[in-house]
Amino acid sequence: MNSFQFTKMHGLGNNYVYVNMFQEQLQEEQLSGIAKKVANVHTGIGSDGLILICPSENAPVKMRIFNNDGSEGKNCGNGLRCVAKYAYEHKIVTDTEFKIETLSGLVDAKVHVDNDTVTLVTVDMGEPKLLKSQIPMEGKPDSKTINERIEFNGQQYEVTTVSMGNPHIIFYVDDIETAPVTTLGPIVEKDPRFPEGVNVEFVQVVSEDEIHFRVWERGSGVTQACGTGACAAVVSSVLNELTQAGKDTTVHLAGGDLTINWTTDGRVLMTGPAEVICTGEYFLS
Ligand SMILES: N[C@H](CCC[C@H](N)C(=O)O)C(=O)O
Repeated sequence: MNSFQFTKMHGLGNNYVYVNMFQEQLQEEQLSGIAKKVANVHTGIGSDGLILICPSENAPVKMRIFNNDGSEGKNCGNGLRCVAKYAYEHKIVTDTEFKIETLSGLVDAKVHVDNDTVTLVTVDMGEPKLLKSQIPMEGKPDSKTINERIEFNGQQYEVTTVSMGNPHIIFYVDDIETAPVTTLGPIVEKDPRFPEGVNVEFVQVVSEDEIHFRVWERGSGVTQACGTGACAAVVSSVLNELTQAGKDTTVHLAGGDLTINWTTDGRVLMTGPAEVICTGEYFLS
């Protein structure tokens, strides 16, 4: 019976099973099925998905993320903070600042260390992509979707779409507690106008540097937090002149707060925690 070692980690409750591929060998064709199996709370470990910490030719480390439905995502903000923590604490890297490769390109990570333990991580998530062709979504390829009126499930909504290497659509609500996360979320996630699906975010603006946030994730459903989604929500809020560029913005997610800054030179900085929950051995049935 074959098995592999894992570390379960979370960023604000957005939890994944992490596998160190410098030490483990999982077959490519197994990965989607393993993601579904380990994510299962009844017969697996229970998580929002699987994240692989892999060797890379372009950076000290590469992250691959699989959602709990087995689909592979192209970026993961909470995952990047946990990968950065793991890489530093397991001496895959020795500097406190290093690059991480994702399927959407390279990002710069900076770990904040206290007594050899990483407590906070800042990731430069790069520049958001705003063209419909970059989301991707249906419509004029070189146009943007900012406060655009679109119909979902027979109702009109003003929405904004942003890619952080993965697709996001943002809805603004007056009360985050009553946002239609579990009703509208799954409908929008699979809307055919988004050929690769979409992560669905609901935002209540508190002030020019504070928002509330909830998410229905593509391929995972409701999660406690979504780092790329929080970045997309801040970009959207600046584009809609609801918050300010160049300012640290507090994003209140179900699992806690992230600090996001869409800097005046166009890059999105995300700072937040990363924590280890447990380690163990998973037996592949
Ligand atoms: N939870 C992740 C996002 C996962 C995105 C994934 N659901 C997809 O794009 O398919 C985060 O912290 O950014």
